[in-house]
Amino acid sequence: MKIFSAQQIYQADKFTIEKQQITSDVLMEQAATKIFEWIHARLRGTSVNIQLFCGIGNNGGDGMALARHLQEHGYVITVHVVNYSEKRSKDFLLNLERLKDRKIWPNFINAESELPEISANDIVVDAIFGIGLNRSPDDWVGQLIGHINASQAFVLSVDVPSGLPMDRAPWNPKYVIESSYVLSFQVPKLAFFLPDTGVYLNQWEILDIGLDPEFLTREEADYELVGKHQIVSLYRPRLKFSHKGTYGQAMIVGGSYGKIGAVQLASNACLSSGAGLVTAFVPQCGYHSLQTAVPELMVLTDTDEHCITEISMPFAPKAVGIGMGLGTKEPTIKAFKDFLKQMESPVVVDADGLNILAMAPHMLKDVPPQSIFTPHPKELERLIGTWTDDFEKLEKAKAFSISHDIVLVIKGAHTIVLYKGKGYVNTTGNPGMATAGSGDVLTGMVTGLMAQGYTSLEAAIFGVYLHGLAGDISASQNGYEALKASDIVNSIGRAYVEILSPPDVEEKEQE
Ligand SMILES: NC(=O)C1=CN([C@@H]2O[C@H](COP(=O)(O)OP(=O)(O)OC[C@H]3O[C@@H](n4cnc5c(N)ncnc54)[C@H](OP(=O)(O)O)[C@@H]3O)[C@@H](O)[C@H]2O)[C@@H](O)CC1
Ligand SMILES: Nc1ncnc2c1ncn2[C@@H]1O[C@H](COP(=O)(O)OP(=O)(O)O)[C@@H](O)[C@H]1O
Ligand SMILES: [K+]
Repeated sequence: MKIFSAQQIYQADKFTIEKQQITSDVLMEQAATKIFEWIHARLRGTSVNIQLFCGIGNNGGDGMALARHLQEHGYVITVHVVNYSEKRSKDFLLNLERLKDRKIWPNFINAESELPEISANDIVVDAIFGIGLNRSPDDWVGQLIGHINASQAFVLSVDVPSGLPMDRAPWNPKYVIESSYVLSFQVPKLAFFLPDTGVYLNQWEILDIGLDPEFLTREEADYELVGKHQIVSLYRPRLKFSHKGTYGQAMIVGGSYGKIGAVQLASNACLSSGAGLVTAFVPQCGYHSLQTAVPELMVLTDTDEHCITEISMPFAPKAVGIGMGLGTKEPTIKAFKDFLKQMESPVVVDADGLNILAMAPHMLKDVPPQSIFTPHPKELERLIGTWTDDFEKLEKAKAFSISHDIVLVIKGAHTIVLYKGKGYVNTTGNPGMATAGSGDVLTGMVTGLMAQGYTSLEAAIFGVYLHGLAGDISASQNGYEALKASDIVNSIGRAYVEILSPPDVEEKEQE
């Protein structure tokens, strides 16, 4: 599913109005009707107090139109207008009039007003600001937002949590609605998936408000949300007359004294993701444990007991994953440098491989084109420098990925794969995966997919999704806290099965 910028959403709006020859209030009415139907399907007339907080722009207009529908269906409502500007939008005014025609007189709130009482049992509809927010809310509006957040009421946000900017971190983190549920129009918003801004919403759902399909199909988006639908189309089925050679030789290079487990996790994940043959290359201290723990694995060792000093490959692997547990000792750095020089096909670089590149950026020129980097936030910072907010981080990361021709996997709650200026936002995974070694598992999986012939970009997008899904399957069985990286490996098989199972109703709708 495409993720559009606010600018593109305004364009979609304009295009729809012109092509379908409708007035803008028709779109607002469609949006409000969809929200009303969503609420009505759940409440079915329950007598709960619904407090609507509406701004004076089109987000507020949506709220006013929704209030009318709720009132017509007998709901108990209180409508507040948060009067933060004299510049009221045309469709807000139209819906204010329609409300007044029905004898509903909103309560106008301004800087001098007392804050209305909100009970924890109320439902708050948050329609103060939408995607038009372009500066910090005034202090009194921020305080009203804080008051709503403190109420413990269920907060349903219209389109976006009010106060959440679409292209930067909030000016004041306290001046943003903490939303229980966001009903967002037509397309997901990038801010929902980034750590600085995604924290303001608990759940979200997209409502189709009838923006024109021609525009939605034609318009290119900088970011895409990756769901099962996209993943199934990347999947490469195994062939009946195939053999292990068909699925490639993969190599996992890493480990140092005390950190051989990282290689074990990556190698196991590489095997479970479907590589034909997997060889690990480790210092001698890793030999016995790997041979014992993973019988399917072949093991080559360095001449050194404790760290890697020279990476010799007696065959040309189809894919190499390197860096987990590697360490950054001088001889290892030299070995890594020589390895990069000798490689011509893309490699997957993780952990200390990335740390070495951050320490010695001149080595970046030796990284084969279309290689994959899988940094966690700290490793990313070492590579690209600090950032002021997530949006700047993404811009810097994009520039880095383009200038070095790298598929950059920015790991996190919603991992984002960047390549050639485009971002792919993952939708699987859970906080149980915030545990030692889960990144090593990802590197092994991505390497295993490359060995099977997936391109770098496909391997990254598919691998990240599959890894998160395997984590979700593990968590569904044992919860978050007990989840260990090796559980993720053990769930890879079920994750494949899940990807290939027919979509359920919800998944079909999202296609
Ligand atoms: N296609 C769609 O998806 C559809 C979208 N629709 C809805 O429209 C919403 C967008 O509406 P919107 O453009 O009127 O902006 P909104 O967020 O209501 O803000 C209002 C105005 O406030 C101002 N302002 C900004 N920051 C401020 C601040 N801190 N303090 C004070 N004022 C501030 C700024 O005006 P300015 O003063 O800068 O001229 C801004 O224009 C969208 O989220 C969705 O709910 C549907 O109706 C139909 C189809
Ligand atoms: N809160 C979370 N939600 C979803 N996925 C997560 C979360 N925290 C971590 N992960 C995933 O777990 C992995 C952690 O990687 P990393 O930090 O490199 O672990 P390690 O270095 O211990 O192997 C990444 O793939 C990341 O996306
Ligand atoms: K809102």
